[in-house]
Amino acid sequence: MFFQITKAATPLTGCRRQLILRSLSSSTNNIQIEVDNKTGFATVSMNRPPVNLLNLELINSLTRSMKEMEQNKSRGIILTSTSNSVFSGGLDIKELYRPDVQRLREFWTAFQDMWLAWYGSAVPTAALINGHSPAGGCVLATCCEYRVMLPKFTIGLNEAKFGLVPPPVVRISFKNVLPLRIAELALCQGKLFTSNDALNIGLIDELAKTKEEGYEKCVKFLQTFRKVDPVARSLTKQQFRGKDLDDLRKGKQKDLNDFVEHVTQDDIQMRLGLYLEQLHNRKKK
Ligand SMILES: CCCCCCCCCCC/C=C/C(=O)SCCNC(=O)CCNC(=O)[C@H](O)C(C)(C)COP(=O)(O)OP(=O)(O)OC[C@H]1O[C@@H](n2cnc3c(N)ncnc32)[C@H](O)[C@@H]1OP(=O)(O)O
Repeated sequence: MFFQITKAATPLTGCRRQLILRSLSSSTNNIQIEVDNKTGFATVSMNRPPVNLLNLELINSLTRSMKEMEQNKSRGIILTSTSNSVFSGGLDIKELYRPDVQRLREFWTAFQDMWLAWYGSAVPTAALINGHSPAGGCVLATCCEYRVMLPKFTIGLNEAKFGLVPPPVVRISFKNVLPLRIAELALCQGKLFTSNDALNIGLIDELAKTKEEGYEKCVKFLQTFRKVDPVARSLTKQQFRGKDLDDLRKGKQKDLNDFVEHVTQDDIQMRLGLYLEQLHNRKKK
């Protein structure tokens, strides 16, 4: 993939000059990448209005971005969104509802690959959660090594609320962050936590009042690795996450088959249809 590189001031950091890397090969421009030329850290912003739903194209862009930044020997990545109120609304349920099975298989394979890329990334990662982050949004945030969140938003895995069983790839990164009992209860309840509650249980690491403050906190976290050998750092991380990654790599085909079988059941299709309708009608009441 090719990048166009221009210098510009960024809304994230006021007048600090950054390299803006814009993906040219993505016709949808659903990801924006900025590299801070002072720190060398890249900010990856999801940019799929209105609520950054993870469809096949956005998922593929996220995977590609990570691979390219690893190849470019990026020193750290901050994942955020261009929205003022949503980090990511999670999976685009339209991908799951009345699906073309071929595309559904492609979609879930892409989601598995994105998870492998972000959870297993060699580069240090921080999530700047600048808005709501349900389900797939929470998965992305928990793939990162550190989370800073703005107040008065929600985060969590709410799948159980609309009748979906969170598959292993959705559970693992959540379990990696939280004590097992809290993770189990939260998943069974389909619970979304407020920013404050998320801080109290350890789902996020810090709160920030503004996006700028959140950015600085993410930078501070990434800078803790400045004096650490990057290879030693990355191999140590692999020692913690390697088994989870291997389990998915080995079980990818079964996980895909289970997912497709589950999602295409009549009962699940009915629930997904109802949930979409509920989301669509939410504001009319
Ligand atoms: C053992 C075998 C296991 C197999 C298991 C298989 C099961 C697979 C399960 C995989 C895991 C699933 C993960 C997911 O991510 S599912 C998605 C979960 N997401 C949500 O529940 C979030 C729902 N959305 C919201 O709460 C709000 O939209 C949000 C807070 C994110 C933003 O609110 P806001 O007011 O800013 O925006 P709107 O609500 O007006 O939304 C804008 C439009 O987008 C539509 N919308 C929102 N979310 C979704 C979605 N997830 N999918 C599709 N469409 C969505 C919404 O209806 C609005 O559109 P319209 O204006 O056209 O109505």
